[in-house]
Amino acid sequence: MRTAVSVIIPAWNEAERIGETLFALQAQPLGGDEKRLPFWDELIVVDDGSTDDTLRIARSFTDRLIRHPRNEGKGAAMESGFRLAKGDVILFLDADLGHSATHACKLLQPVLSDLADMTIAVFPKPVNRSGLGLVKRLAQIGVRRLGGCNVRASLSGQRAMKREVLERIVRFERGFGVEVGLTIDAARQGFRIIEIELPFVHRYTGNDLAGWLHRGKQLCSVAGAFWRKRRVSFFQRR
Ligand SMILES: O=c1ccn([C@@H]2O[C@H](COP(=O)(O)OP(=O)(O)O)[C@@H](O)[C@H]2O)c(=O)[nH]1
Ligand SMILES: O=C(O)[C@@H](COP(=O)(O)O)O[C@H]1O[C@H](CO)[C@@H](O)[C@H](O)[C@H]1O
Repeated sequence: MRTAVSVIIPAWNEAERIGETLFALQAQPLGGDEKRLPFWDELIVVDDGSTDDTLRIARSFTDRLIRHPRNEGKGAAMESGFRLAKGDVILFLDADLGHSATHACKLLQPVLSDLADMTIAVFPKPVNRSGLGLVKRLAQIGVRRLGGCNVRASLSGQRAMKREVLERIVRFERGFGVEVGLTIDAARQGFRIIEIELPFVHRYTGNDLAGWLHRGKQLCSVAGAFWRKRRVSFFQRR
């Protein structure tokens, strides 16, 4: 019997790119599939309180839609998607991958063939980096210390995992700390995590006010996730 795959895409004001991302996912069948069926069994979009056309655009690609009346944060959107998902394997993707979403199916193979419990996509090095890479570095150090594993792309939202991993995690972080939280929980429970380099492209964070606000929000969220993981490990030791 084929393992069912649910794709979950959290999306907040992504009208500019979500159409291209969803189109790429539909046009991407598993290799050799004569009926040209997509590689996933359900495609869930969680509109996290967008004020643009995200929901309307998503509706033309899937009827598995969740709408948060207000913006609740990336992790909250991922959790809502997971509560609805029926798949045995869950693939999370950001909404801004555009055409590069065609590479997403490559995250599935190691999980489907039980070589890993979770796969994480490593993006190519950005050509025009405008920040300092601070959040990324902090995330890597924190995950190493609290989860005991060396993950280069612990912030990456492109990841596939067995349903069991998500059922056993301690809690979903609400915001951008969600991925480091997931990685730490999975590593602490002995799940096998592997990283795969894939030529994904996303909207890079700029050197403007919006870009720095984004980095600030990410930093607070990631630091908060580490703080809560630290507390949990303290109580678990007692
Ligand atoms: O409050 C939020 C913030 C972000 N996102 C979604 O989470 C994904 C990653 O967000 P973003 O691209 O801003 O983060 P980055 O890739 O820079 O870490 C995207 O699909 C966003 O639309 C969300 O659902 N709710
Ligand atoms: O891809 C990368 O090497 C870094 C670039 O970080 P900077 O924008 O140079 O701080 O991106 C990470 O940090 C960004 C900002 O905090 C996030 O938006 C990316 O998701 C994350 O990968």
